[in-house]
Amino acid sequence: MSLIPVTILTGFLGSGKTTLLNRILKEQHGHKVAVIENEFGEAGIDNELLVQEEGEQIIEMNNGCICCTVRGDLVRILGELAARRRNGSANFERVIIETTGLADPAPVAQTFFVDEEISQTYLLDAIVTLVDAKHAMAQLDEHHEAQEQVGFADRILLSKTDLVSVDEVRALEQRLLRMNARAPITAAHFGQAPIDQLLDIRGFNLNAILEIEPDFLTDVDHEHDDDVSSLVSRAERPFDAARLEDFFGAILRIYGTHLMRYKGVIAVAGLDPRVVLQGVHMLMGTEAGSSWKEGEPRHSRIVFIGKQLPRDVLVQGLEQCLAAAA
Ligand SMILES: Nc1nc2c(ncn2[C@@H]2O[C@H](COP(=O)(O)OP(=O)(O)OP(=O)(O)O)[C@@H](O)[C@H]2O)c(=O)[nH]1
Repeated sequence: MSLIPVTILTGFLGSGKTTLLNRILKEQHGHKVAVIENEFGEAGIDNELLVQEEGEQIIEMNNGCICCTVRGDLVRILGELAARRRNGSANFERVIIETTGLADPAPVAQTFFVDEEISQTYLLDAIVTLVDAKHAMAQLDEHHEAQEQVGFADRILLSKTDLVSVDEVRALEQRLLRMNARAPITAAHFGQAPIDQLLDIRGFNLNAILEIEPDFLTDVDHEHDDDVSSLVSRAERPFDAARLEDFFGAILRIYGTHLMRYKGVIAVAGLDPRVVLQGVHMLMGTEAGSSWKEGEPRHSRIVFIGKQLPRDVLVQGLEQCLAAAA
């Protein structure tokens, strides 16, 4: 049996991985894809944001970062998927793994070479890295993980080029090229990139990696920023839209630099659809999500990931934004 190709989709927090994945899942390209989705923080939001067609496999891994604590889970899930494929209960031809924005892709890639069963079933096709044109310069300065994601990329896709000037894009491309001359760089506006540049590209070349990182297969240590943490806020009562807007306006002004990523699925009083809120530092957006189902509890969840998170301010502030009890 031929090996099952695997694409590792990586990129720093908020760089557009889920947006790209959604595009791949929606497009009629004839590829049957199983998705493994890893999120930082105990409450997965991305899973709610992904479109799921009938028969697609989307598996969530939320108990930690895929590159360290949940690597055992990854091996187990890949093993189970392969077994289900063999016995006909799952129908897919390839796997895409979306890592957390804080994952170092090296240990994830390593899994496909060091675990015997996995390496006999799967083939690491490529590491595709999203780079957020608006925030990448600062992220690359500050975060080792962002550098590793670029360094290991077989393809680099630039998101959010619409938010910066042509000169800024050029300067970023130069920097990325200096960090990784192997990976072609293309722009991907809201995940728009030709599918044949992403899948089946046989981009991952172990020999090339071993030249850059001779310890790739044996090195199990990798670093994380210790002061990055996550906070999940839950609410069972709907929010008041105006209060919530004022609150986010205020915390972004004061703590925007600390808030590396935040996203929420929110119930707002008087509104039928869920409100999906997303942001990276000062840049925040909201959009209408799916409608709540009849009788479904309208519970909200907001996840924050950041440095020195102002926990009390966030928890108490959000509490103040709830609509008055009916
Ligand atoms: N302006 C602009 N916004 C984009 C683009 N691509 C993605 N976004 C927005 O950026 C935000 C983050 O996108 P996601 O796809 O959720 O990013 P992600 O990498 O999956 O985020 P994490 O998994 O939390 O790390 C969303 O609000 C997207 O709509 C783009 O090309 N331009």
